[in-house]
Amino acid sequence: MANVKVAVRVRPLSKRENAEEGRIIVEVDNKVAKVRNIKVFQDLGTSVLSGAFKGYNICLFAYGQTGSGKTYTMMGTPASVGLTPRICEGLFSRQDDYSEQPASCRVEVSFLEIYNERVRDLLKQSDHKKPYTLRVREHPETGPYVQGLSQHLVTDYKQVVGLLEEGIAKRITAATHIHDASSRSHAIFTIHYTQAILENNLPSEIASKINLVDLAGSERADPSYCKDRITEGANINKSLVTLGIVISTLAQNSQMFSSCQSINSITSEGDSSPVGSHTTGSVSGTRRQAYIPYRDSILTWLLKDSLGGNSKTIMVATISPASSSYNETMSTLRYASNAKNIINKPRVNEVRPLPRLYYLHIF
Ligand SMILES: Nc1ncnc2c1ncn2[C@@H]1O[C@H](COP(=O)(O)OP(=O)(O)OP(=O)(O)O)[C@@H](O)[C@H]1O
Repeated sequence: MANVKVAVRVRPLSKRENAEEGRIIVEVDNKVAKVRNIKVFQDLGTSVLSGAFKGYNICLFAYGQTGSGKTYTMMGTPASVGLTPRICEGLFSRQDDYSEQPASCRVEVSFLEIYNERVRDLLKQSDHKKPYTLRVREHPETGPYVQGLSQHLVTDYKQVVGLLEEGIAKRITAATHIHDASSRSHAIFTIHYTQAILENNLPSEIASKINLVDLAGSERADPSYCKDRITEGANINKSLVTLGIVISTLAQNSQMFSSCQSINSITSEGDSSPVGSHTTGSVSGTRRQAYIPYRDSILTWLLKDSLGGNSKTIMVATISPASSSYNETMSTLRYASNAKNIINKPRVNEVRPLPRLYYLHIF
C-alpha cells in the first residue's frame, strides 16, 4: 500500500502579473530556473527511477491552472531540462545504488495526446487533412490501453530526446488570455522499462510502466474566444472535473478502507477469533466502497491504474503566486489535498517464463 505523493510547485510571478500586482518586475534568471528543475528531479524524479528499477509501475502527473508551470516542470525548456528527459537520462545512465543491475534491459516509449476527448498518437505520421484518432480498450488483466498506439524501442538518451521533441512539436497549443502557448491537450509519455534478471538461476523479467503526464490547464471560459477555443476549454474542463471526482471518490474509499483496517485490528486485539473479525471488516469495507467513474473521460480511463491501482503515483500541483489566481490556486490545492489521501496497491510486476525443459515436456 502506498499513498499518492503530492508536491506543490510555485512558479515565479510573470512580468504581466508583476505589473498587475504593482510590484517591481523580476526577471527569471535562467540559472536559477535550471537549478529549480534540477531540484524537482532530485526530489521526485529519483523516486520515479528507484521505483521503476524495482519493477513498480509509476505515474507522475502535473496538475494546475493554465500557465502555472506544468509543461515547464514535465518537459522543461532548452535552458532548463524538465522531469521527463531527466528521468529518461536516468534510465540509461543507471547508477548502482538503487538495486541490483539487471542482465539486460529494454526501453520502449509511446507519446499520445488527448484532445477534445480523442486520442492522437504524437509519434506517428498522419495525414494532416484527416487526423486519425485511436480507440481506448480495456484488457481484463492489464487494464485500459490505446489500440494501435506506436511503441518505439530506444537504446540511448539521444533517441528519446528526438522522439520527445517530435511529439512536443505535434502537440496542440494555442494562445489563451493567460498563456501565449497554452497546451490544449493532455499529454501522456509512457516508458515501458523491462529488465531481464536471473533469480535463483532462473530467467525472469520485471516490467515497469512509467506514465509521465502533462495535463492541459484548467481555465475560465472567455466569451471572446472563437468556437474552437471554447469547445477545447469545455472538453479540458470536463476531463479535469471527472479527474477531480475520481480523485475525491478514491480518497474517500481509501480513508474508509484504512478506518476499517484499524477497526479490524482493534477488534482482533480484543477478540481471539481472527476469522470472525476479518469477515466483519472485509464485508463492511467492500460494501460501502463508492463507484469510481473512470470511464466518464478518456483521461481518467487511461489513468485508471495510475490513480487507483497498481502504481506508485506522484502529483505535482503547480500554482501561480499571483493574487489574481487565488481561486484557481485554492482549487488546485483542494485536488492535491484529496489526492494525497488515495492509497494505491503497487506491486512488483514480475513475469517468470517457464523453464525450457517444461516447454519441451508439454509440447
Ligand atoms: N518554475 C518556473 N521557473 C521559471 N519559469 C517558469 C516556471 N514555471 C513556469 N515558467 C514559465 O511560465 C510560462 C508558462 O509555463 P508552462 O508553459 O509550463 O505552463 P502550463 O501550466 O503548462 O500552461 P498550460 O496549461 O496553459 O499549457 C512559461 O514561459 C514557462 O517557461
